[in-house]
Amino acid sequence: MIQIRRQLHQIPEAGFAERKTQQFILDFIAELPQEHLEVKTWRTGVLVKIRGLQPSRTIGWRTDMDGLPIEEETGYEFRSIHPGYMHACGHDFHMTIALGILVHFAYRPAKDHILIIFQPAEEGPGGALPMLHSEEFQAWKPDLLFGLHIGPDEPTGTIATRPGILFANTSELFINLTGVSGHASLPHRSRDMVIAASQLAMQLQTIISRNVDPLDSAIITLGKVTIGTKQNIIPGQARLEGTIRTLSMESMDNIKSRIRSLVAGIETGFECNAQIDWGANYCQVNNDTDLTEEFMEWARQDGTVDVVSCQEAMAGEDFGFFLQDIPGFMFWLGVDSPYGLHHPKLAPREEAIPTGIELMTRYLRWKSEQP
Ligand SMILES: CC(=O)N[C@@H](CCC[C@H](N)C(=O)O)C(=O)O
Repeated sequence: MIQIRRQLHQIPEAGFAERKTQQFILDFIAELPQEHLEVKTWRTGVLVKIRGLQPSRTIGWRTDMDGLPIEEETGYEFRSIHPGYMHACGHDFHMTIALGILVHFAYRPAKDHILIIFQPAEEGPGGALPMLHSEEFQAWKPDLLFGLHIGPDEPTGTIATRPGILFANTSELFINLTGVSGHASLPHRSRDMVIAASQLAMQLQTIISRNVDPLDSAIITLGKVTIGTKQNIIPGQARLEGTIRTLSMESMDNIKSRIRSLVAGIETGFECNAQIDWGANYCQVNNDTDLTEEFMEWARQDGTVDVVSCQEAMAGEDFGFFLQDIPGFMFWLGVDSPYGLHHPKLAPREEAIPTGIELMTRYLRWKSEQP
């Protein structure tokens, strides 16, 4: 399975462009015993049903598939062969673990149906919600659904999760500012978007420090600001790109309202036009309380991993859309990387792969035997 992970690591692709990845998964499935398998594709995703022996329900396991626009700096022999793209959020690990679970149940089916879901576009624009609503998914909709995310901060041999909210609400944020460009020596005839965008970037942070209850976590991060072409041209265009994270929807609405007000102020103050686009919005990952508590207790009894009760994280995950409709949970799988998620040197430890596969095949089999 480690070789499989390395092969997947080499071919990271953007959301809804995971064509090589999809083909890799389909080729892998074609090599397995087909007796109990049914396979469907949905856009660049794949759904695999392993028919149960005496099924009374379907238990789902979900992995994401896409990579990130990051130039890899790991120095691995098996580094990405797609320039400017990297599996920097562990989706190569997630897919490998899903394939490992699939191999296990293809040879030895569970009592219930097991559905393995390969979902595209988690990093954006979001594959979970349209997949959930698709005919293909609805026809095989699982009764329970589980998933994991690699946890760089956790040691290997550890899992971490919590009942209730695990991951935040997210909204992307795109702001276009349009002023008037001009000669560097004639600022009074221009409307300089360097100054407007800089002011706005600073003002946005005051929303967090002055409009959000300090006990209610929220984040505004600008990950990309694009302005200008040359050092002696006043630029008339700027684009700010970022993300908003909150633990409550009320905070998200409040922050968006404050962003609208501040952007309107920038328009007046700097005599420019502004357009806001909220991009993709993900709902929080809300773990089912009973199932999560039961799983944590089961894993403690299983005794093969350390089980940590963790805090909420301000990461986003469109898995949250599935959990709005289907009871289940997500957990962190410790991979002990010195570099975090979305870092060009992310280096998860591969011994976490068999840990994840073995733990979850045992759990899914146990769960399928419960009334
Ligand atoms: C686990 C993880 O890193 N997820 C991403 C999800 C992206 C959400 C969306 N595209 C946004 O940026 O708001 C994350 O950045 O947390």
